[in-house]
Amino acid sequence: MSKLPSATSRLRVPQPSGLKLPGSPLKRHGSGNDISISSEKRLKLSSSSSNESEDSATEMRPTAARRGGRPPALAVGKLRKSVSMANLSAQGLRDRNSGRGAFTRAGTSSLSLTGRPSNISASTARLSSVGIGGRKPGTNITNRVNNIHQSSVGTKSSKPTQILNKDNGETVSKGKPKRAAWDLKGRLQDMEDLVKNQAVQRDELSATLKNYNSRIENLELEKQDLNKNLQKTQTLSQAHQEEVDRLKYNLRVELDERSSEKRRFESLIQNFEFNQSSLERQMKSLEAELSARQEEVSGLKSTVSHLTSAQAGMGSELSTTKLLLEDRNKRVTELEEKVVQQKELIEYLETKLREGENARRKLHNQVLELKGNIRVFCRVRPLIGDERKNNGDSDVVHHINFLDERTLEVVKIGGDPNGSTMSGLKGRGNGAFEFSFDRVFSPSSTQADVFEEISQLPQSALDGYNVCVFAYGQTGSGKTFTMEGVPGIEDLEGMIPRTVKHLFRTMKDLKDKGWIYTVEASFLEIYNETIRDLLASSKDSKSLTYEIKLTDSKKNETFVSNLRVVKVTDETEVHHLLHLAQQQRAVAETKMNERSSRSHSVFRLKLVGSNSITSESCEGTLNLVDLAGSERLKESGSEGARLTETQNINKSLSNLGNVIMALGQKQSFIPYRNSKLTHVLQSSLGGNSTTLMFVNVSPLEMCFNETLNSLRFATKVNQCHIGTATKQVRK
Ligand SMILES: Nc1ncnc2c1ncn2[C@@H]1O[C@H](COP(=O)(O)OP(=O)(O)OP(=O)(O)O)[C@@H](O)[C@H]1O
Repeated sequence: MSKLPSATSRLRVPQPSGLKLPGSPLKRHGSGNDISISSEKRLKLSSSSSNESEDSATEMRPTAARRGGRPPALAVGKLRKSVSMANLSAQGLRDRNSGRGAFTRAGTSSLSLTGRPSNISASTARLSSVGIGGRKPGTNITNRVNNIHQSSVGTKSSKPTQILNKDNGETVSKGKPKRAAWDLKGRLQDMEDLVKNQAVQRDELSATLKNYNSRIENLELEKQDLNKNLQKTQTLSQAHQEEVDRLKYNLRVELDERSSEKRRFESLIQNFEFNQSSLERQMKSLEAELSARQEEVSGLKSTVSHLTSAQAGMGSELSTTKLLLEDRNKRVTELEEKVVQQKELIEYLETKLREGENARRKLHNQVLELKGNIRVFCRVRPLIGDERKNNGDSDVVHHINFLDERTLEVVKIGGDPNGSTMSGLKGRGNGAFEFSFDRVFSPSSTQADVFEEISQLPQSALDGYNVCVFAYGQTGSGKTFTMEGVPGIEDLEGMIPRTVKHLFRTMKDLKDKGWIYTVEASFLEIYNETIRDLLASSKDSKSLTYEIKLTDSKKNETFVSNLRVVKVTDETEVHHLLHLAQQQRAVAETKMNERSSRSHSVFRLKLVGSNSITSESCEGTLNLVDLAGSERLKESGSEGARLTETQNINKSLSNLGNVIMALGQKQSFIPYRNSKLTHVLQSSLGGNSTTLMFVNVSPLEMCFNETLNSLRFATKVNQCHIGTATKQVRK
């Protein structure tokens, strides 16, 4: 039995990469790959022990696997290989250093490298530091193993080789003289040596195993540490990964922001570039302008020099002008004083004008009063159409003579030469009858001529008087023509449109004198003693009833209930109302006139004025009345419903005459209520009003009797003095 030298042997072996050997008896020293084996753990190797080692390692594997898997077994396997290689290396080195003879000594341990039995005398194998240090640095361990192998092969014949006798199980040493069969003692001695040797080997191997186990434990611990570290590292790595993800996300967001910002900046840059180009263009144009200005300036400079020289001349002119200005200033001051004086004069004159206006009003109404507060105008209409043809195309009305502006004569051709019996009025005895009125209009008189005579009446209404204009006469005598005329033809416009036009024109003039008016219009019709509103809608006119009521019994003023009263501000609005009323008027045919109006129509304008300068106020009413035809029943030939119409018309007209007579005779009782007509006009007839009656006369000789009747009625009216008109002042 041979042992490794007690001195510490150093084997330089390449350490398997990644293998760490903490606490292992095989320790690294310095930076080299030396493995030291303590003297107590001298390794005695033989071919059998080699096999045992492999078996041990094989046995260890499951254990290691049980403990922690492959790494320990692998480590052990590698370690074993390393140790084997270390021994081989040691052997190789020794071969080199001490020659092969050293291995030939008998009774030493054997070393199995390749599984081929090989006796290597290891008892004296000493791995000295000198031996190791003697090798050339950088020599490959494989080379050294090869050397050993070669040495082993090369010495095969000369070295004692221990082989097992298969027949008897003895180990025989090759090269060693074989004991004789009889040398039982010697052979026993060999056997004992062998047994001892194997016991030592077993002990060493168990020590080695123990060692390996402790190393494995250490490795396990180290592995646990490594696992912990690995977990920590994984956790750290995960955290880092999350951090990386977060940073990536932030980076993406940042990139997005940067890209949008980049786009924004790009668009800004584009804008700037555009602005820059436009500014450049502007600059160029400005430069051009500048150069033009510079040229202008140079021109101006020369002008300035001219002007400077001219200034000197103007200086003297200026002094002259200053003198003139002073003179003018004096004149201006004088003129300003004059203006003040003139203003005062204007104010004085305006005051005088207002006083004059008031005086004019008073005088105007005094004139009307002197003329009588009821006046009658007679108008004879011209022959029209066939009437003229039948008259031999002559306009001459043979039975009517116009003696002067106020007198006419009607003659009954072929009548009683003592005609005085016919009328009882100024009969001349030759069938001629003379009538005098305030004015007589012949057939040639125009609408304008007629209006001129009544134009003072609207002024009276504006001054606060009640004015009433009637048109009386038989059917077809020209009443409607006189009152309304032909709408739309200015020359043929009647008294109503002309009065309205005149009213609004006068109101405009009066505005300068402080008068402001409100005008309210209404239009009613009395047909068969029933009142109809000509401005009401057809629905209202059917459902509503119209009654005449007193507003103030002391004033004798009346109003019609439910009657539509429309505020008007200009003549157009009035014309619109007139048109509306015209459409609604009851028109029926009679024998006398193809378009015969069988009703009385009353168009009323209420005028309320106030003067902001004089604080005066007044309220006047203008009634324009188109009466129904006054023909007698016998003449009209009416029957049935038309007969009733004619009876009602005659009744109301005769009552109108009665009222006027009663007023003229200053009777205590005035029969206003005997007919709707006089009742409606109650406040516009009598002492508080100015009344004008047109008596319209037909030029037809066949209408002689009706003409005579109309003229007689008008004469009666004209003879009435129904009181003195008084102005209505609003309180
Ligand atoms: N001054 C005149 N100049 C020309 N034509 C006139 C004149 N007066 C009346 N006429 C014409 O005579 C006709 C009858 O006149 P108008 O209708 O005015 O009579 P009236 O008295 O109103 O009849 P009624 O009582 O039926 O309403 C109409 O065609 C009208 O145009």
